[in-house]
Parts: sequence; structure tokens; C-alpha cells
Amino acid sequence: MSNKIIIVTCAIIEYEGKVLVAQRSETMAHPLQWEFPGGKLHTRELPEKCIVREIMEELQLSFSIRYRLHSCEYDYGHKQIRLLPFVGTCTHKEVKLLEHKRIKWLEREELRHLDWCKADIPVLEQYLSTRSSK
Ligand SMILES: Nc1nc2c([nH]c(=O)n2[C@H]2C[C@H](O)[C@@H](COP(=O)(O)OP(=O)(O)OP(=O)(O)O)O2)c(=O)[nH]1
Repeated sequence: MSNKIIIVTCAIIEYEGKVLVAQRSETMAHPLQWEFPGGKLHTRELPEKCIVREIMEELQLSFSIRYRLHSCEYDYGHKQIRLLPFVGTCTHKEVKLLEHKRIKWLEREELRHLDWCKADIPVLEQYLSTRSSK
């Protein structure tokens, strides 16, 4: 059990009916696992600003938020993460990979087949259960 909570924003980016997923590189924490891209909230930063900044910094994509999902906490033992998920879109699908190993655009039925970071599983389930009603 860890008492240090790291606040992390993440983006579920939808474009032409597909969803962007990103594979963490060998040198990152959770190497080669899949995630919704994003990053740590800076001091006094609004989560909405953070996620737009991170998606530009990591993928050179301009992210527009459509709605938020509930935050999800996960305890990795040595660190505790609170993920703040945002669902939105972007203006094109070509990315520049500045941190990740690769990305994929997947149908939502394909999303469960990946080796996800553990903290992302409840975010994914929440997204799959709410998306069709939005
Ligand atoms: N971005 C992101 N991080 C996640 C997800 N799931 C998950 O467990 N994490 C963890 C991995 C890291 O421990 C932490 C986020 O760190 P990061 O390395 O992506 O964030 P960052 O770009 O702001 O980090 P830094 O290199 O600037 O310190 O949250 C996710 O879906 N997206």
C-alpha cells in the first residue's frame, strides 16, 4: 500500500469511429504495456489544460475534449495513481511519436485484447459501458 497519490490525466481519443491506444516504450515505467496517453498533472494546473498539453507534447495532436469519465484509482504497491480520463477527438489521425513505442487506432470491440497498464482497466470498462449513450 502506498500513500503517495500521483494524479494523471489520460485521453480516449476518438476519430472516425476508432480509438487511439498507445504502447509505452521500453524505457518508460510499465514498459510495452498499452495506455490511454496523457501524463502527470503539474502543480496548480487544470486537468483540462494538462490533457491537451500532454497530447500535444507526446503525439503532436490537438485534442478537443468532449466529456469526462469518473476518475479511477489504482495502487501499484510502490505508487498509487489517480487517472482522470477525458474522451474527445482530434483533427487528423497522423501522430508524431515523441514518447511512445507505437500507437494503434482500434475499433472499440478490439480494445480489451491489449496488455493494458493495470490502472487503465477500470477506465476502459467505464468507457465501453458509457460510450454508446453519449
Ligand atoms: N499517461 C498515462 N499514464 C498512466 C496510465 N496508466 C497508468 O498506470 N499510468 C501511469 C504510468 C506512470 O506511472 C504515470 C504517468 O506517468 P507518465 O510518464 O506517462 O507522465 P508524464 O509524461 O507526465 O511523466 P514525466 O516523464 O514528465 O515525469 O501513470 C495511462 O493510461 N496514461
